[in-house]
Amino acid sequence: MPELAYPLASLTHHPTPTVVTVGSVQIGEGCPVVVMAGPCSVESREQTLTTARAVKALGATVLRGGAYKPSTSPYGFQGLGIEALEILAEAKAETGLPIITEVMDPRRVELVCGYADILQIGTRNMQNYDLLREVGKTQTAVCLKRGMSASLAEWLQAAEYILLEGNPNVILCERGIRTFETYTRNTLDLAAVAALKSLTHLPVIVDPSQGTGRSALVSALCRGAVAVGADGLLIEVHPAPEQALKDGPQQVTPEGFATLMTELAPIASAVNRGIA
Ligand SMILES: O=C[C@H](O)[C@H](O)COP(=O)(O)O
Ligand SMILES: C=C(OP(=O)(O)O)C(=O)O
Repeated sequence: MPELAYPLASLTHHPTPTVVTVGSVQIGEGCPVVVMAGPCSVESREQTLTTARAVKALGATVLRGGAYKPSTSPYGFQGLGIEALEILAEAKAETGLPIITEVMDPRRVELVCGYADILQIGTRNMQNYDLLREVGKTQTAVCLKRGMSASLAEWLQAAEYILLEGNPNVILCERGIRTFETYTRNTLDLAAVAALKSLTHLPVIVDPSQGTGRSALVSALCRGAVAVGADGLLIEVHPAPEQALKDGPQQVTPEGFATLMTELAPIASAVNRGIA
C-alpha cells in the first residue's frame, strides 16, 4: 500500500500519536481508555436520560445516541432527527457527558455540529466523499467507522479526505467487517487495531456492539480490544433491549454494562491505561 495515498494519516509523516480532545476527555495513545456508551438510537427522552444517567454513574465519559439512523430497509426506524438531537442536548446538560452522534447527509453537517461533540460517520458512509469533505471543513472531532468491506488502505484514505480539508481531529473506529461467518453480525477485526498502530498516528477505538451483534459477546470483545491497544470503546446500552427500535440483540442493559466495566478495569490497568 503506497504511503503517498495517505500522507497526512501516516505514522511516517507524523510520528507522534494524535490525541483528540473533546471537552475534558482525551482520546489517543497514552491516554486512559475512553468509554463511549449509550443507546443505539435515541427513541425517547426517558429512554435516553435513563441510559445517560446510568452510563455516567458507571464510568462512561462520552454519551452515544443515534438521531439519524441508517436503515437497510426504508420501512425500518430512521431516527427521530432534530427531536433526538434536542434530547441529547438535554442529556448533555444534565450529565455533562459530551455527545457522539451520526451525521449521514452533507447538508446536515452544520446542524449536527450544533449538538455533537463527535460527529460519527457510519460504516455505510465511509466512502461518501462529499460527506467526508464537509466534516473536514469543521474542527469538530470525527469518528470515522470502517466500511464493512473496506481494506485498511481504503479506510486510511477516507480519513485522509477529512484531514486534507483541515480537520485534524479524526478518530478511527473498527466495527467489524463482512466475512463468511454469520454467527456474529460482523467479524470484529482486532488485528486491524494492532496493525493501525503501526500505520497511523490517529486514535483507534472499537465498537464491539456492531462488531458482534450479540450482547453476550460485547464484554469479552471490549477486553480484547483494550488488550490489543484500542484507545476507546463504543458500546450500545439500552434500558430494555428487547423493546429497542433498532439493534436490540446487541445492546447491553445498564446491569450488563456495570458488569462489563468491572471486567474491563483489570485489563485497562494491565496495559497501564486505566479507564478515562
Ligand atoms: O445502528 C446502526 C444501524 O442503524 C443499524 O445497525 C442498521 O441496521 P439494519 O441494517 O438492520 O437496518
Ligand atoms: C450505525 C451505527 O454503526 P455502523 O455504522 O457501524 O453500522 C451506529 O453505531 O449507530
